[in-house]
Amino acid sequence: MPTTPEIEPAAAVDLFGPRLDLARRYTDALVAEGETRGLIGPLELPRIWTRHILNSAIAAPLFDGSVADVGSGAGLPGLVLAIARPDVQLTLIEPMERRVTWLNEQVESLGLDNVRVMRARGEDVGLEFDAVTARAVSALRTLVPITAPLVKDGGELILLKGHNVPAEIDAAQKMFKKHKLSDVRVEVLGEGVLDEPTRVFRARVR
Ligand SMILES: C[S@@+](CC[C@H](N)C(=O)[O-])C[C@H]1O[C@@H](n2cnc3c(N)ncnc32)[C@H](O)[C@@H]1O
Repeated sequence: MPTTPEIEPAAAVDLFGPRLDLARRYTDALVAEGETRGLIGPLELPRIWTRHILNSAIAAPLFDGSVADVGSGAGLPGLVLAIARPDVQLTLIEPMERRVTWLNEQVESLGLDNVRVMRARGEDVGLEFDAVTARAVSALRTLVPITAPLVKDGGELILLKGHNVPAEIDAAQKMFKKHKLSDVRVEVLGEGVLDEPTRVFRARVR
């Protein structure tokens, strides 16, 4: 089973720096156990590195301070961000017990001291962060009411989205108003570098 390709895109080296080895170890663990533990579908296994790890890591430079990853699942993007950015404090929020167990195991085995894992639904957390992220959890209309209340006044939503983000934005306008989102924009990261660029929905919350 291919895991991390022998030839790294330069982006990976830039994004992980001296922690590239930790990113490889996390990827190898996901490939070894991700399917049997119900963390990742079998079709995703051959492209975990290119379509999941690097797609998450490319967003790492956008974050600062305290960050919550809502619906972290196998650790995407939260664990990848914690590896790439040891200066950022990550809180991984995930309601499913077996996924929380996996996340705690990875935090311990990779020796990540900038991560805490909470077993909870985003809407029940009641804490505030400088930025909140999520990936593949739900469409913006549903996701904004879960994530925006976790953002400090003046902080940011930085949500990793797919091709459909323009339609999601159209459908979520009422929620943007209700949750006081401003400066709404989409940034496309990694074009020409990644197999599939990462679309990032960003908004200020105040
Ligand atoms: C499709 S998975 C995506 C996991 C990961 N973010 C990724 O990109 O692979 C969605 C995850 O969101 C979690 N989830 C669903 N509703 C949630 C909520 N209200 N609050 C926090 N997590 C939630 C699920 O348990 C699941 O692990």
